[in-house]
Amino acid sequence: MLTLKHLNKRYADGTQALKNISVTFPSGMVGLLGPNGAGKSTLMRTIAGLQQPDSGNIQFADIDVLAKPQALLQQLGYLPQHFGVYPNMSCRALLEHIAVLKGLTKPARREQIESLLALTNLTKHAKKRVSTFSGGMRQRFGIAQALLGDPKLIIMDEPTAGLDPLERENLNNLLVSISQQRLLLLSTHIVEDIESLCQHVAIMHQGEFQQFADVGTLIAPLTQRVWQLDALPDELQDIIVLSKTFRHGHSVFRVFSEHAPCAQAQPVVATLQDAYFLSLHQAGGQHVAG
Ligand SMILES: Nc1ncnc2c1ncn2[C@@H]1O[C@H](COP(=O)(O)OP(=O)(O)OP(=O)(O)O)[C@@H](O)[C@H]1O
Repeated sequence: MLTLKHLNKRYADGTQALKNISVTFPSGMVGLLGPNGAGKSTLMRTIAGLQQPDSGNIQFADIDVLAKPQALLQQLGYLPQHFGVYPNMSCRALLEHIAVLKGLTKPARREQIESLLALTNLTKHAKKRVSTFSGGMRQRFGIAQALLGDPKLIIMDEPTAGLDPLERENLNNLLVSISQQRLLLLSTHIVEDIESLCQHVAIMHQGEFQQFADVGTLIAPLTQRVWQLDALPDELQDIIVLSKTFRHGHSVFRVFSEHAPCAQAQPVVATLQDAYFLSLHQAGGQHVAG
């Protein structure tokens, strides 16, 4: 269990990236959603001890994280949004190097590296340089290095960004298998991934938590209130436009409304993306203009 209390962070240029964040995350996979600049990476870096908040507390299990950052490091696996690798080191050598930095004994290193290579499907690439890996292999390597030392808190900042659909699916399967008995905090812009993978979701906007709940609770208020239409009615009163997408080149709108907004409107099953867009709309953030 990870508890954040009254976390605040203001950058030197005056940007308030975290505004009084208080929340308790249970174990399992927790999704972090928010538009660009919402503060997700700042929050993740702060929890990982890579930057200090201006005020507040972070408690993970019995560790006071800000007072004892070293104690957290033994429990933490972190996959940042962008990570560099030594260009001349092989995958296995780099894992060995990171395992030494994490303080693993030689037998533990040998055992964990082989099993993590197998878990991330990298055994046959272990001698290759990570700098030559494809995007998907690199992210799988990132997961392997994060899991060294069997951490109980794993933080992943957009692990599937830029991956093709098959690699994304592979990585998502991997995330599910490693999230058992741990807290895995996952940030991604792909809302459907969070809906399928995570039990709990936090929605961030402008440094604040708009909502934190299990996925079902977030979606429940939208049940039987989301409608799909090809074109918006002239009268938009009492309607919130959630999204506009295209299907085979034709526009498709999803709207939130207590009642059918027009005769052509089809009732549709509400999704986490609908709940997310509604939350942003209510926070005065981005939403689709009609
Ligand atoms: N080092 C920094 N100095 C000044 N401002 C910063 C710094 N890092 C982030 N910010 C600002 O803080 C706010 C939160 O940024 P952050 O990167 O945490 O958001 P994010 O939700 O992770 O965004 P994205 O989805 O684009 O990665 C933004 O306004 C950003 O411009």
